Formats: sequence, C-alpha cells, structure tokens
Amino acid sequence: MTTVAVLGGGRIGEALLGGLVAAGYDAGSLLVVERDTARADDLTQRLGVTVTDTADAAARADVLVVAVKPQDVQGALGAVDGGRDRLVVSLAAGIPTSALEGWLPPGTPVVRVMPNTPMLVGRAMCVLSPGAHADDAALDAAENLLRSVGRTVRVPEAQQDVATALSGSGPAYLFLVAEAMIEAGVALGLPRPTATELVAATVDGAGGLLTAPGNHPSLLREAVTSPGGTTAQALRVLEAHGLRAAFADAVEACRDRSQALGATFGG
Ligand SMILES: NC(=O)C1=CN([C@@H]2O[C@H](COP(=O)(O)OP(=O)(O)OC[C@H]3O[C@@H](n4cnc5c(N)ncnc54)[C@H](O)[C@@H]3O)[C@@H](O)[C@H]2O)C=CC1
Ligand SMILES: O=C(O)[C@@H]1CCC=N1
Repeated sequence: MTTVAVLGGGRIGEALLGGLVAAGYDAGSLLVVERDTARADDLTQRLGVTVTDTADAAARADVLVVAVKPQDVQGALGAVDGGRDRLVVSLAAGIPTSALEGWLPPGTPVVRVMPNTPMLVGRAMCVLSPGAHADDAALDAAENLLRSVGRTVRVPEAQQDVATALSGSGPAYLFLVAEAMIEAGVALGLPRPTATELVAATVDGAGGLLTAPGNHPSLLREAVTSPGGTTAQALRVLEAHGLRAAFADAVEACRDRSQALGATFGG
C-alpha cells in the first residue's frame, strides 16, 4: 500500500488522516509529523497513525502531504532530501507550485490542492493543480488519494485563488449563515437545541439537493418560493440587505488574500 506522510497534524492534517482511516486506509501506512507532541500523541491514540520526524517521513513516504500553515511550509520542507522519488501534495493556501518546487529537491513532482474541512466527514471538495514536474500519473495519484475523502476537481493553477475563496473558505461562510439562522430562531422563541437541529438538517438537506445531478440553485430556490407565500418575503428582505453584494465582496476579499499570500512566496 502507498505510504502517506502528513507534515502538520492540525485541523486539515487530522481531517485528511481521519478521512483516510475512515475510508479503510491502513493506519500502518500513515505517518504524521507534528511538532506539538501532545497533539501528536492524541493523533496516534485516536487514529492509530505513526508519529515521526520529517527526515524519516520523507525517506519512507510515497506521498508527502504538506499541511502546515503557509508561513511554516518552507521550514517544514527543509529536512526533505533527494534520496527518494516521492510525490508532494501541498494543501497550503496561496503557496504556488513554483515556490514549493524551489524548496524541494530538483524535479520533485508537486500537486497543489485546496481542500476543505468537510474532509473530516468524507465530503471534502479538493481542487487540484499540477506543478511543472507533475505528469498525469502524479495528478492521478493525488486525485485517487483525495477521492477517499470526498470530491476532486482539476483546475489551472491560476484559478486556485478563486477556488480557495469558494470551496476552501466556503464552509466558514455557510457556518456563519447557519449561526445567524439559529440565533434568529432563538430570538423568536425556539429552544436552542431545536433551532440548531432544524438549521443543521436544512443545510444538509439543501446540500443533498444541490449536489444531485441535474439540479440548479435557481430552480431549487424557485421550487421553495410559492407565489404570495412565506419564502418570497424572506428573500425580499435578504436581497434588500445586500446578500449577493456581500458575498461578491467577501469572495473577492478572500481571493485577494490568497493572491497576497502567494505573492509573498513569489507567485
Ligand atoms: N483549516 C482549513 O479549513 C483549511 C486549511 N488549509 C491549509 O491547510 C494548512 C494547515 O491549516 P490548519 O490545519 O488549519 O492549521 P493548524 O494550525 O490547525 O495545523 C498546522 C499544524 O502544523 C503543525 N506544524 C507547524 N509547523 C510544523 C513543522 N515544521 N513540523 C511539524 N508540524 C508542524 C502545528 O503544530 C499544527 O498542529 C494551511 O496551509 C492552510 O492554508 C487549506 C484549506 C482549508
Ligand atoms: O483561512 C485560511 O487561510 C484557510 C485556507 C482556506 C480555509 N482556511
């Protein structure tokens, strides 16, 4: 079985490891490098993965996954030498493949990926772009690994910053919307557990409809909106408060931040 080493066992590193274990991946083939020793021990206990250091991970891994914060990536890759062929899959926001290639042994195949946290429940959206040395086989290998924890899409690297602003950060927007709906229900007198259950089930069910083949958000919204009914009144208020404009500005600000991060690293 392919040996996968994850550099950084934080939120997204754990989501990948946990997702792979849940998908039936052999924990014996999963390594993690995590500088917070308490967290590393916790990952071993809960997931059965092996904790090691970067040099050992690089020596053993067929796929080396980078899951540290963007500013920690160059340091984390310092101990990766050229002694072994391996694929590097970077989950770090903003960092271009050209920068990663410059920090790695010459010729290392790199695939840049923007994942998201629904990976924890096997429902990630992972957006992949190949670097200069990643051929179709490398891209296939990265995609096969990530398909164990959700969906994948390939895009040219120039589209990664916008992808980050939609699917990478997107779960946070939807959680904020959910929070706002729950608080609105509580303000109108619903018990908090009831409001939370109603909203969570509604987001989940709406997501199921949205991802069903042939569906479109406009048609789905129309199907809920009865003429002269309740939904039309709510939508009128949301439009009057500038919901669309708020999302357009938010997604642009997120895209800009991803670009700025990339520019720091020569992108
Ligand atoms: N959290 C999210 O929703 C998403 C995060 N990402 C990307 O994933 C990466 C990780 O993000 P999070 O998991 O949220 O961060 P995090 O801070 O939860 O995890 C990073 C982990 O790496 C460890 N670490 C840092 N330097 C290390 C080193 N040299 N060796 C070993 N361990 C080291 C830290 O102790 C920490 O546990 C970032 O680059 C981020 O841009 C991408 C998409 C979504
Ligand atoms: O907020 C961030 O920078 C990371 C990247 C995408 C989601 N979380």
